[in-house]
Amino acid sequence: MTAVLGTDFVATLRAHSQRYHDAHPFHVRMNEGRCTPEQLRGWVANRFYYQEAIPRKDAAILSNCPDVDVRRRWIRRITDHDGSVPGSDGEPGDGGIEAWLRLGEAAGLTREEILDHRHLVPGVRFAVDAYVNFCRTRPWVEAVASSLTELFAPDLMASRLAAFERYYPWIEPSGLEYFRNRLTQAPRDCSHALEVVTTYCLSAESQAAAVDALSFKCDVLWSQLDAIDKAYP
Ligand SMILES: O=C(O)c1cc(C(=O)O)c2c(n1)C(=O)C(=O)c1cc(C(=O)O)[nH]c1-2
Repeated sequence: MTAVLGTDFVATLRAHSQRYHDAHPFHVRMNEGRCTPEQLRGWVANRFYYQEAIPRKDAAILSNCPDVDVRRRWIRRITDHDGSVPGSDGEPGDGGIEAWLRLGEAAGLTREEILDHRHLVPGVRFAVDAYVNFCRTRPWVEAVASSLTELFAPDLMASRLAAFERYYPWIEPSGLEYFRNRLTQAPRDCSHALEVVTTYCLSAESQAAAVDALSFKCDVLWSQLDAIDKAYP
């Protein structure tokens, strides 16, 4: 376990921005407009496996979490991705998974080829499965800490949106709704996650475990892109 060495806990978590996947060469090329249509489609199809896994890992966190106040707020993440229950305020089609499928269609993929995982490469499957497994099997506060990469996501979403509009006009702009939604969802989600972690992680050991969980998650995101980068040279 990595020691937090007396530095401020939140600052140590935030410093993980240095290891965030915005700096991965694949993302750098994407945001500089240097990805081919095939590379972008490969990324969209593979990232769908991550999108599908997010509500499942959030359900694992809920099942391990004894704090009703945390559960009441955390559950929102599941409907954000899965869509609303029919007959409630929203529609089943209004979730992130559906929005990602629409992104895929806007980029020229069919729903079938995204849903049946024919493009999924082993390294992405391994990385995503490792994240779900981590959240199922580790203490729930560590699983919450592992979601804190979202602290760094809004900047990346904003530059990705600008890059897609500017460099990839062949992707229909309506397909970019997923990223627009995350601009508000990610800050809301990560401020809750940060509140949970700072409330529950009061000992040096628990803080070190939270930092390690965030490190692990940075590796998950980076490994996904390594695998995608290799598959679509
Ligand atoms: O496209 C991205 O770069 C990116 C990164 C991350 C992240 O930092 O984990 C998430 C998302 N997107 C995302 O869309 C999303 O819903 C999400 C949920 C979580 C999480 O760990 O709970 N991370 C992310």
